[in-house]
Amino acid sequence: MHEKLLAALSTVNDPELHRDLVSLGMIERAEVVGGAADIKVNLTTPACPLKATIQADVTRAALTVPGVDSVQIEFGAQVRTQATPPLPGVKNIIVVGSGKGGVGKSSVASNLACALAQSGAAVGLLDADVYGPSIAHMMGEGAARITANADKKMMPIAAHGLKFLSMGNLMPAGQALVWRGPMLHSAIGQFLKDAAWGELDYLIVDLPPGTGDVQLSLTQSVQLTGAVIVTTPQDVALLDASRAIDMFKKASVPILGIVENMSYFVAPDTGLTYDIFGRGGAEKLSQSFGGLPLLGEIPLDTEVRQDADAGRPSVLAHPDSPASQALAQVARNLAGRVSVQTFAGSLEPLPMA
Ligand SMILES: Nc1ncnc2c1ncn2[C@@H]1O[C@H](COP(=O)(O)OP(=O)(O)OP(=O)(O)O)[C@@H](O)[C@H]1O
Repeated sequence: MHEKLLAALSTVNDPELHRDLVSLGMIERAEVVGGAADIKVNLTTPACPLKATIQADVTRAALTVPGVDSVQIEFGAQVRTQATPPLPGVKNIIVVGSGKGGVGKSSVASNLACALAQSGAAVGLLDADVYGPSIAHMMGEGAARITANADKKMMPIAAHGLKFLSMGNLMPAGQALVWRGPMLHSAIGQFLKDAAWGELDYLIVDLPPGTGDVQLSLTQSVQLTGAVIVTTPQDVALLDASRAIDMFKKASVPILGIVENMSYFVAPDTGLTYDIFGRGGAEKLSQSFGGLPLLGEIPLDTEVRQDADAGRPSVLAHPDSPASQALAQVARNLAGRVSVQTFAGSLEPLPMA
């Protein structure tokens, strides 16, 4: 019966990885007791965007086995990593970049990190925006100071279910950082390698805007899983975003997708939608690079700014608002793209039929 159930499950493909759940090692348990199938599926991310589809497909397949009349599915998750993890214990490093400043890159990075953590993933957030570190403030820990453990490793600060490190917790607030390229290179290296990150499914890195030393440093220091590009819809932002995409492509960093922030505004009094900066720019940008994934559109929403200022990202403070829902969907889409990316990088030949 177990074999028959496994055979049925081997007809179900992961909708994103396009390979069957059995050969992907996603079926941890497949038993039949009486007429009941008891199945445990380990998803490739707890934030799986297609969980409902997989659930329906597994149920349908199990019910084709003679003698099975009910199906119970338990879901777990095991985030995959490339053949060699980017850092010991850290499965995926995702950089969040933008061409222009002020497009909401740090807001998107902090909300994505919180949404992934909320889904059950182990998440770190590194503020590599060394010239304008805002993550400490956005995470409500502006006054915290970074300490070292017994091994002289920096201890990331715990907040909102994740761990983060920001230059904002090293320097007194409001003080400017006057560093040259080599110093930045070593600072970023230390934040990555001399910190006690522990076991992480995703390390989200908030980059400074543009295409400068920090971005180059990072692409040279570790094997990044990929980059997320945040842009607003207007032409000047898109021009700069395409420069950022070009830089990552030249450094062989895969583009996991584009997020269009401040896409539109819904007036709370009238319900009318205004495309303040235009709309659909990210779509045009995606097409100009031959069809990059679009991870989502985030509306302009006063609460996103207020929550950031209050130190509690919107996906936690106002999870039901349209902006938070859009951000949570971007996090799921991103987690799906990361699974595809790490899987593509670790593809072994399919067994012969
Ligand atoms: N969708 C949004 N709706 C309303 N306000 C937003 C939204 N996204 C970001 N903001 C606000 O816009 C401002 C700039 O955002 P943020 O600091 O995240 O941008 P950034 O691209 O990281 O900037 P920098 O280039 O300075 O690092 C912040 O006050 C933030 O709260």
